[in-house]
Amino acid sequence: MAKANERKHRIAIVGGGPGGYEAALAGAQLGAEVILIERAGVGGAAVLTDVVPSKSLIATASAAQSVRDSGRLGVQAFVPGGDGKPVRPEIAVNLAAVNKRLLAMAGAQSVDMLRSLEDAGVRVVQGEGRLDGPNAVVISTAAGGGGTDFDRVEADTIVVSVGSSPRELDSAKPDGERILTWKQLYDLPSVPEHLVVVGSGVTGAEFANAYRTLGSEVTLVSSRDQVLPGEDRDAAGVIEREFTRLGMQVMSKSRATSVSRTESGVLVELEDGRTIEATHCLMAVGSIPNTAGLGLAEAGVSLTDSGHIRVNKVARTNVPSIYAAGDCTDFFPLASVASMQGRTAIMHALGDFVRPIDLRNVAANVFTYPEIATVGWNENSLAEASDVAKAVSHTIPLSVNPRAKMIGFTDGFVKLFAWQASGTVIGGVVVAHRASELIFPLALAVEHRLTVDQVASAFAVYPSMTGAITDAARALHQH
Ligand SMILES: Cc1cc2nc3c(=O)[nH]c(=O)nc-3n(C[C@H](O)[C@H](O)[C@H](O)COP(=O)(O)OP(=O)(O)OC[C@H]3O[C@@H](n4cnc5c(N)ncnc54)[C@H](O)[C@@H]3O)c2cc1C
Ligand SMILES: NC(=O)c1ccc[n+]([C@@H]2O[C@H](COP(=O)([O-])OP(=O)(O)OC[C@H]3O[C@@H](n4cnc5c(N)ncnc54)[C@H](O)[C@@H]3O)[C@@H](O)[C@H]2O)c1
Repeated sequence: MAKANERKHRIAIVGGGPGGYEAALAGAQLGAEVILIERAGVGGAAVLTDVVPSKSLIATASAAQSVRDSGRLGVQAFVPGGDGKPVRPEIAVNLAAVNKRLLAMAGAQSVDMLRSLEDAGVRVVQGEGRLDGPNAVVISTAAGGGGTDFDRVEADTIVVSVGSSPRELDSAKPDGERILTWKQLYDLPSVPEHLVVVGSGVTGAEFANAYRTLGSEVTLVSSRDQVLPGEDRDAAGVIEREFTRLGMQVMSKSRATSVSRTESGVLVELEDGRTIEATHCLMAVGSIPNTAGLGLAEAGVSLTDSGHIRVNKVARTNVPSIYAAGDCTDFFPLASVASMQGRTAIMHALGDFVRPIDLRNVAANVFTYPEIATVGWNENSLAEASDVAKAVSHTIPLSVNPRAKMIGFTDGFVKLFAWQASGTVIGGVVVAHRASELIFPLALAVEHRLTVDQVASAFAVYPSMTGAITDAARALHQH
């Protein structure tokens, strides 16, 4: 906290997504003078176009799936037909109403966040920020020299948190109507008849699953041999089986070379010469950081070849007065990581207590149906470290979990990793309905280095899915 006669520490933040928002709140909390420059809306892409809309759409898809699955539990919905025989009603999704709901929710959340910043004393300026050396930011009406500069602020600390944008292929340019990025999906007036999703990373897999459940025919073009290449192989296997069970066409080892408009929709050409005709195409081929034209290199900031800002575990760049947070850095592109980096950056800059960010302990979730939640070490990282330390793992399939059987969600498992010598829990994978709500006990165990016996000695409710976590921990007890 600044004393009455001390000049306040001045912080300028460029970008108001989770990274910039959290940095601004932390700065205000520690008594600094904070200005946040945002060109679109507070909350950033996370709130306005990416996390909030996609997870709300998935909530609708999940509700539709639950209605379909309820028959397995004996729930029957029917109306008497003309001949007196029961007729099963169809489930229809009003996508225009769904999109209206989720965009309104995203907008309202952005306004709430703006109010929180203003209440905390942060000055929020709408505009395009760019660095002018290591201690100043110029604010303009538009990017790339096409706008008018209307302010210049000097700062002791600058936080760059400008996020990223969808990667576009020259041969498959999004047009906002039929060839779409994930930001353009929410203008669709109705559920696409046939959607091709190019890219089977987390973004592609989540949308392919959601639109299939909402009623689209879906073809998933995956350049790899399995969907979700970055995830645990067993977990990705469960999801791929589920996709096939839902009637999705998964084209593995297929790279899209071009996507063009036809009279009635789109034509997707694959590297091996095959083609797919559909009504719409979603391009989910990754992101690029929004770091071009920001004056970073001129200020001496070191970037990777892909244009990401290099930061250390306290989110500091190689220039002492400049920090960076979120998707524009070389850390994991997750909202939770962006927030943690934003807060850590400010705590470090203002000399408060900081814990360096350990990416190994980040909990993440893929919002497919079932979901995949992960934390800590995984099979790939353990294989790389196998000559240094030996790990053990145990998997409990949900088909043996009483609660999973009762509620009819048995596709999935709980997998636990521990060091063989000490029994310390080092990671876990949960594949289950709402796995995102089940991973936290494992995240606590990993963060606080609990042993499998400590996890096993905690009470899990009977019957519960978390019982599979204590069962896996018990199975790893060392004699
Ligand atoms: C479809 C999708 C779903 C996702 N779902 C999840 C999820 O469920 N959970 C999760 O943790 N993560 C998820 N992510 C990742 C998450 O969206 C990002 O990690 C998060 O948005 C990163 O936050 P950020 O602060 O770095 O950037 P952003 O949220 O992108 O915000 C950056 C802000 O900076 C502004 N900006 C850029 N340049 C300038 C400039 N020069 N001047 C002023 N302002 C500028 C932009 O307008 C933007 O508002 C998802 C991503 C996608 C694509
Ligand atoms: N639930 C969540 O938390 C969530 C959701 C979405 C995104 N994210 C974050 O965003 C990150 C990026 O995910 P993403 O899926 O957007 O990008 P990604 O880069 O992980 O995946 C893109 C995929 O597209 C494939 N691809 C590229 N060109 C192709 C082509 N021409 N034809 C076919 N396939 C092609 C790539 O091989 C890759 O597998 C994730 O790692 C995650 O951190 C998180």
